[in-house]
Amino acid sequence: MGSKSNTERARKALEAMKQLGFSKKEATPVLKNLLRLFGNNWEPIEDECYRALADAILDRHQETAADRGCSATRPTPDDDHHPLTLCGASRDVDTETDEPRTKKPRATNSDPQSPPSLTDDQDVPAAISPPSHGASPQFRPQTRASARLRQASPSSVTAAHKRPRQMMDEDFQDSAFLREPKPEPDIDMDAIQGTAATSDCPNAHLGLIDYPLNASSSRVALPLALLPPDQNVPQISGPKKRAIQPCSKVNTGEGSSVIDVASSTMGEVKMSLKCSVDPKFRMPSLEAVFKMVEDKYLHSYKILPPEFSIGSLMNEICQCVVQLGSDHIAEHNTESDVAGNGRCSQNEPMTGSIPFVKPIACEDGGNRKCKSAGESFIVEDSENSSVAKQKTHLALANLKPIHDVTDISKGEERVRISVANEFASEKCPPSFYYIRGNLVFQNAYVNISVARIGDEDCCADCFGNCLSAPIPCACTRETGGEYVYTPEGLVRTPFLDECVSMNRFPEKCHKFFCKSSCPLERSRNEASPEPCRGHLARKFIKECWSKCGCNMQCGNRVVQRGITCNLQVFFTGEGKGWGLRTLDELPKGAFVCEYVGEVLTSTELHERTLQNMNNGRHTYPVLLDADWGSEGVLKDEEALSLDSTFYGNVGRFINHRCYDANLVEIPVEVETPDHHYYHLAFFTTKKVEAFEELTWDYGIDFGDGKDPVKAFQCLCGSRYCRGIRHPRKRGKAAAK
Ligand SMILES: C[S@@+](CC[C@H](N)C(=O)[O-])C[C@H]1O[C@@H](n2cnc3c(N)ncnc32)[C@H](O)[C@@H]1O
Repeated sequence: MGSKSNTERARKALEAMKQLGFSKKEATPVLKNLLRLFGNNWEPIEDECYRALADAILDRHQETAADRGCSATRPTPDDDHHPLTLCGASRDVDTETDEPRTKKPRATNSDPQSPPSLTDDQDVPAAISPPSHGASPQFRPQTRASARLRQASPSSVTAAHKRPRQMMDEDFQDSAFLREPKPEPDIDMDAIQGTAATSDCPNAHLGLIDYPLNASSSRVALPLALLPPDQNVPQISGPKKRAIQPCSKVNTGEGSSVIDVASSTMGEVKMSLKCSVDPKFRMPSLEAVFKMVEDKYLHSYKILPPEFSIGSLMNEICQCVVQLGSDHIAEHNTESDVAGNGRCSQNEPMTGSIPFVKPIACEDGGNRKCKSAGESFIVEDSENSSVAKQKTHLALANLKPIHDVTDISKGEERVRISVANEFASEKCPPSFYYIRGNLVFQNAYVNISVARIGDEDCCADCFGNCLSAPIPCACTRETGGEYVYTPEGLVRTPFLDECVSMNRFPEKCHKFFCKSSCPLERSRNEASPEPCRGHLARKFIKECWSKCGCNMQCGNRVVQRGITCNLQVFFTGEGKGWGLRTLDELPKGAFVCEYVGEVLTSTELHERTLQNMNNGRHTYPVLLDADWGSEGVLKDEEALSLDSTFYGNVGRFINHRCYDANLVEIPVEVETPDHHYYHLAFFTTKKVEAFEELTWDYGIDFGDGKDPVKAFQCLCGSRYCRGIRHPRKRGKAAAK
C-alpha cells in the first residue's frame, strides 16, 4: 500500500465507490475532504473497503437532503423495521454518466468476487432488515455504508468486521471515533463472535458483525456498540498494534441507543445518536428538542444553573472529546513533566513543582499497592530497593491518569473543582493522581492509633459542638485554652496574624536547631552533614477528632471536613503555569485546602531528589519540620515531608508569592498528638476577591546560591518580590 501513488489510490477509491453506485462526481470532493481530514493518510480511507468514504458520501447525501428541508420519510408497510430513511437516499447515479438515475444499479453476480447484484428490494440505503427466523439471533440495523459494502463485495463483508478500529486505533492518527453503548442484553455474543470468527478478518469478533440470516433474507451487518475507551483494551501485536474494543451486547428492544462521536485534529467533532423510534416518527425541530431537554432537566432534576442550555452542554461535550482525544498528544510532548508544572509541560526544564519551606528536588513511578492506615494510606511498591521504588514512580507517571475538567478531584472532594484555560495553550494540567488525604509512600512512620491519644489530647466527654460549651475543651490545650476557630469556621485574627508574621519574618522567630545532625542536612550529605539551619517553632491548630465526644459539625473541626469553597484550577498565562483561584469572595481566615501528597522520609526524599536531578526535573516538597530539633535525635523515618508530584490535591497548584500572599499555611494536628506528622492547611490572610489567584509564600530564598536546587525565576508580581532580579532590595523593603 505504502508504495502506491496517490493517483492510483484515488483511482481505486473512486472505482470502489462506483461499484457501490456512487458517481465519480459525487465521490471525488468527498474523497478530497477525507484526505484533508486524515492529513493525507490513505489508510483509514482504504480500510474496510473504503467504508469511511462510502459513509462520508452517504452523510453528504443526508446533509444535502436536510438542506433541502427533508426529514425522515414515512415508512411504507414494508418498512416497518426501517424507521429512518435517508431523504434522497433512493437517488442513484448512473455510474457511467455520473448522472442521477431513477433505477437502482443492477449488476450481475456470476463471479463471486464481483459485486453481487443490487435488487430493488435489497437496495435500501438506510437499511434495517427485519429479524429473520431460525438460527440467527436478533440483530440491529446495519449502517448504510456497510449495507452497500456487504452487497457490493464478499470481501467487503469481512472488511466490515474491522469497524471497531475506528476507536483508539493507531492507524487513525488524525481522527478518533468514540462509540458509547447503552447496555444491550439481547444478543447472543457467542453466536455473533462465532459467526465472525468464520470470516478471514482478524478483528472479526469486533464491532460491525455480519449476520447470516436465513435463505430468504439478506445478510445484515450489525453495528455492535463498543465499550468506552477507558475499559481495558487488549492489544493485538503484529506489524501494526491495534486497539481492540470489546463489544457490548446488542439490544434490539425499544429505547436502545448508540452514540457515535467522531473528531478530527482539525477540531471537528461530530456526534450522532441512534435511537429506536416509532415507525410514525417525524423529525422535530432542534429548538423544540433543546427546550424539552432543558425543561426536563430544570423541572425534574432541578440541578441546573440558570445559564444552562443544551447548546452549551453539546459544546462542552465537543470540547471534552477534543480535550480527551488530545491528551495523549500533550502527554507525548511532556514526557519529562509529571509534576504538574505548567511551564515544564511546555517542554521547558522543570524548575520545581511542589512548593516548600526548603526546596529539595525529587522524582519517581510504579507497581504499587495502597493500604490504608487510618486516614492515611500506604503506597507500596513490589520491588525491594528504595531506589528501585523511586524509579517505579517514573512508570507510574507514564500511566497518565486523565483529568476531568469539570472536577479535577474526580469526586474526591465535597465540591467540584473545575479546570479552566482561557489561553490557547495546554488544555489540561499534566497528569497526577488526585487524592483527598495524604498517602504514605513507603517507610514514613505515621503512627495513628487511638491508644496514643491520652485524655489530655481529646475531649471524650464533650457532646455536639464544642464551641457552644461554656468551658473550652481539652483540645484547646495547645492554643492556650482558646479555640482558634470562630463559630463561622474562620481562624481568629490574632492567631492568624501571628502565623502570617512568622512566615514573613522567620528570622525574627524562635527556631529549633537539631541537637545531633539535621535529617535534612543528613539527606543532603550523609557522610558529613552541614550544621542544622534551624526549623521554625510553628504554631499549631489542634482539632477535635474521633476520640472526642463532639460531632462532625463541631466548630473545632474545620480542616478535617475538607474543601468547602468553590475553587478552580486555571492557567495563569503569566509564565507561572497553572494556578488555583477562588470563584467566590473569601473572608479573612477562611480555610481553603490542605497541601496533600505522599508522605516521605528524608531518605526517600533525597533519593527522589537524586533521581530527579538525573532526569533534569525538580520538585519542591513541603517539609513537616515543625518540631524537628525539639527532641533528641530525630530518626529518619520520623523526619517527614509531603510530596504532591505524583499524588496530590489542588494544593499542588498554588503558586508562590513573596511576602504578601493571600494564603498562609498552618500546621493542623488531627489524628496524631505529636508534631511529627500533621496536616498543612491553607487559610486566607485577608479578604480574597472572587476569581483572585490564591498564593502562598514558599519561603524560598531566591538569593541562596548554595542550594542544590535552582529556584525558579519568581514572577509573583509582588512589590516585595525577593526574586532574583532585586533580591536584596525587595527583601529589605518587605522586612521594614
Ligand atoms: C506547586 S507548583 C505550582 C503549580 C504550577 N504552577 C503548575 O503549573 O503546576 C510550583 C511551580 O510553579 C511555578 N511557580 C510557582 N510560583 C511561581 C512564581 N511566583 N513565579 C514563577 N513560577 C512560579 C514554578 O515552576 C514552581 O516550581
